[in-house]
Amino acid sequence: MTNSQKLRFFSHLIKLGFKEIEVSYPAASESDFNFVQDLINNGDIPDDVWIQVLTPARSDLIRKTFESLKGAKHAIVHMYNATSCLFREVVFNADQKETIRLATTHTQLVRELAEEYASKVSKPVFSNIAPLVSILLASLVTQYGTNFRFEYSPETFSQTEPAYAVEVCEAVKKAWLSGPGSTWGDGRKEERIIFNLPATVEVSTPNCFADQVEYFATHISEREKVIISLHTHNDRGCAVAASELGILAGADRIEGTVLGNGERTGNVDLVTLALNLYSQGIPPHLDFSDMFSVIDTVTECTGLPVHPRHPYAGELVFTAFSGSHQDAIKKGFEALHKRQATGDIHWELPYLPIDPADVGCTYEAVIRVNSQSGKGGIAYIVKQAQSLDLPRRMQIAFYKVVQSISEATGRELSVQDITDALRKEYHVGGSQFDGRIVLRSYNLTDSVTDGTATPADPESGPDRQRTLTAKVLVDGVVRQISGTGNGPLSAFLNALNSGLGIDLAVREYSEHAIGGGSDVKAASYVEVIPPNADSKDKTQGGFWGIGVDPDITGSGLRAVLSAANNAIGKTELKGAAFENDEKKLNGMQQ
Ligand SMILES: CC(=O)SCCNC(=O)CCNC(=O)[C@H](O)C(C)(C)COP(=O)(O)OP(=O)(O)OC[C@H]1O[C@@H](n2cnc3c(N)ncnc32)[C@H](O)[C@@H]1OP(=O)(O)O
Ligand SMILES: CC(C)C(=O)C(=O)O
Repeated sequence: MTNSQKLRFFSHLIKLGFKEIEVSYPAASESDFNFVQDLINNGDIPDDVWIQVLTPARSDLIRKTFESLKGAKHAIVHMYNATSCLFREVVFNADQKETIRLATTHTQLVRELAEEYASKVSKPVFSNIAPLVSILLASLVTQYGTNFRFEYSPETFSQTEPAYAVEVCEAVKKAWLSGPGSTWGDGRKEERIIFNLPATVEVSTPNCFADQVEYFATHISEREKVIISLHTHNDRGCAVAASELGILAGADRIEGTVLGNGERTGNVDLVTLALNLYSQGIPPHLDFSDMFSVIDTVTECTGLPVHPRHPYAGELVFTAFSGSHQDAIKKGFEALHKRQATGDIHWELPYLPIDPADVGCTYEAVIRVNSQSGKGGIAYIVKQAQSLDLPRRMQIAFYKVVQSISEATGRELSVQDITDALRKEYHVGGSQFDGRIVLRSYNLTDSVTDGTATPADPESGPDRQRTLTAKVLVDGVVRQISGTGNGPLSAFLNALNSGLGIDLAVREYSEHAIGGGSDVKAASYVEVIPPNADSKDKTQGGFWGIGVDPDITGSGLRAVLSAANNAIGKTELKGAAFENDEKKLNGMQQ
């Protein structure tokens, strides 16, 4: 990363709420060194944030590291040396004692430098110098006034003999806490020594790592003076589990990266850790409510993409393709909305561990349709996109339509594909989707009262009989048809039968409002059956239709016509041809 990318990343980490941020390995290069100095000198570090810097146990590099911290308010100096048998033998050619000596002598150096850089009073070294020079030097030292904390990592901890890892850290603690003039370790929280226990390479199951952490936590002396930190890598893909079990085993702190970048398979992902807590109702005190900005920052700074299935952040992680998942999610949302109406806002929804909205996602991607999707998911999309709440049996009918398209095309269907399929199938949503018969206008009048009623007709009543005259386009030709019934739907069915020879009866009808206020519309759903079909045996094929209209009667009539269009298919329609002369029909209701 360039220094400006690092600054962008750092600022984003601050925004997310991190309070301890390892910013650099200052001794590695001038640019790493300068980055730390720039942060300090440009006032980019909030007062409540501790920057952390990494150094190996080498005196030249430790000195350089301290220099980079000149002027910092709070700094954690993080020193490491590997302690495992393999590294002792192969990399350092050192036995156990020499490895301890490497750690302790450099810890002493860190302590001395920390005391020097933290100093707020002139030191005895200046007493032999001329007073003016002494004051000048004293003010140079005084101006740092840095609060230091010390972190020590027995690198390769998880491959180190557990008792030996404790032995190394005991020696380091002693060197840190009991040096001459040491003011550290008086029990104040910010001065506790941090022992950071790395799974430098993840080599075991998470429970094994947790056992090692537990051993360390229960064997290190003066536990109250120690913060136990974890630093897990993901070589076996278990860094999250290892960190979580490590915390349960007694650790206090975790080091990781945002979205899990780092050497090889990366460091543990802090987004996953934080949101795992969040999903259990535990506030992580990190703000991931705008996950897209996190992804943008990480990908633009590192040049590395985020996997579509990355926990909580990937583009597919709140998406269900499978039918049974979609059905459960649809039902879950319905139950949630009912609960929310009673003031119960807790999140509990099948297949969605957290509310996608909490990380800045919309619900649009929650359900996506392919050939394995079912009626519930498709109905969910129809409701989301078109505010149409299809009745259950109609969902099944439309599902078959969508599935055949999906199988024929062999691809995922978009919301637009499904919207178009519904419009085409049920002749709604514009003249381009019209069926063979189109309702142009109608006129409804009360006529004879004979006391009969058709239960399937919503506007029927025991004392009403209606006459409906409608102007319809049939295969492009204007026709006028007329019929009677105890409600508008039965009158219309009667007109279709007498005028065009389409003999159908209503088996199921439902309706609901769309929108509210002056824009409110009615949506009606009708299933019609031919006269020979058993109206009670609902497995016998009916034909469904949808009607949407500002007027409830209009929506019902349109739904009947939509269903009738499906029922007639390409059958030739009977009845006398009517004049194709609209002027003669001017008297009718438009
Ligand atoms: C586990 C981790 O991931 S820790 C983070 C590691 N990150 C980095 O290494 C990035 C920054 N590192 C660098 O820029 C360089 O390695 C530097 C500047 C630190 C050192 O560079 P060089 O002096 O050229 O040494 P180089 O890296 O080749 O070799 C490392 C030397 O340090 C020794 N060493 C390695 N780690 C440590 C350590 N933690 N403490 C003390 N000595 C160490 C090695 O044994 C080796 O010594 P040798 O030359 O006597 O054999
Ligand atoms: C320096 C240590 C903590 C490290 O990076 C590791 O062991 O992975």
